[in-house]
Amino acid sequence: MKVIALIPAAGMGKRMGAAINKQYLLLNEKPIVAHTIGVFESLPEVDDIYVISPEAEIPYCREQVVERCGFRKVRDIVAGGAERQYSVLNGLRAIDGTPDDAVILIHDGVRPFIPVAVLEKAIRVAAEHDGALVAVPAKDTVKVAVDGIIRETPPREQLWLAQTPQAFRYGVIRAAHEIAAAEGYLGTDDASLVERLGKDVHVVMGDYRNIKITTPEDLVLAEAFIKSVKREE
Ligand SMILES: Nc1ccn([C@@H]2O[C@H](COP(=O)(O)OP(=O)(O)OP(=O)(O)O)[C@@H](O)[C@H]2O)c(=O)n1
Ligand SMILES: C[C@](O)(CO)[C@H](O)COP(=O)(O)O
Repeated sequence: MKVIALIPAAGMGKRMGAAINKQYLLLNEKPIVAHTIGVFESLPEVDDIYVISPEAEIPYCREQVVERCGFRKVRDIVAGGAERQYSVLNGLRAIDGTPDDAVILIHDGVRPFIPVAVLEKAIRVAAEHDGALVAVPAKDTVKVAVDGIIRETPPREQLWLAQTPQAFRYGVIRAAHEIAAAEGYLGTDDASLVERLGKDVHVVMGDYRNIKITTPEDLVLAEAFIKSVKREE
């Protein structure tokens, strides 16, 4: 069974507000996205990796990330779109011809702390079902507010915070993305596109350290996680 990783890293990092795109900020002297790609590169189950980058940054990504780190499984760097969903769709179209039963792992380029064991589990679950969503249980009580007034308090035991990877068979996720694009539906993750087709996406227990580096506070956490890994080594 073929396993392909798509790494969307074509965002502009507006909430980070850094001088360069956050995926290229250095963590322990290496770009964040290089840490992320490295986890997939190290996993024997993963055959091919496709990185999705802003078009103008493809040469930088190739030279400063892929070649510099010597990644051997990165088959191409694909130009992203204006939204994450369009970037992923570009990635899926770039691997047109992939067998429908191949497992596709879609993982944010700015989630460098994904544990290998979680990846392995996601691959297994996606191979058996319509899809696998890595997520962690909500620790806080979550409220739904409309115009500043609380309208709902969903039962916490049913609430999961979606992370990545989100993993699917190629035929399922390509169809889900093409249908969403044709219908003008925009979701904030890939699983929601599969869910809206009535398919069952199974939850895989994630890890609270698998943060999406989004705002400056996340960099502080990321530095702390890197230090704690070094201490354990
Ligand atoms: N058009 C986009 C937007 C996002 N992403 C990627 O999707 C992941 C999750 O997105 P997010 O953290 O929201 O990144 P940004 O869009 O860069 O952040 P912001 O919304 O603050 O601009 C990141 O690896 C990001 O590079 C992408 O490939 N294409
Ligand atoms: C896909 C995702 O990582 C799930 O949490 C997330 O939705 C992507 O981030 P964004 O802020 O919606 O771009």
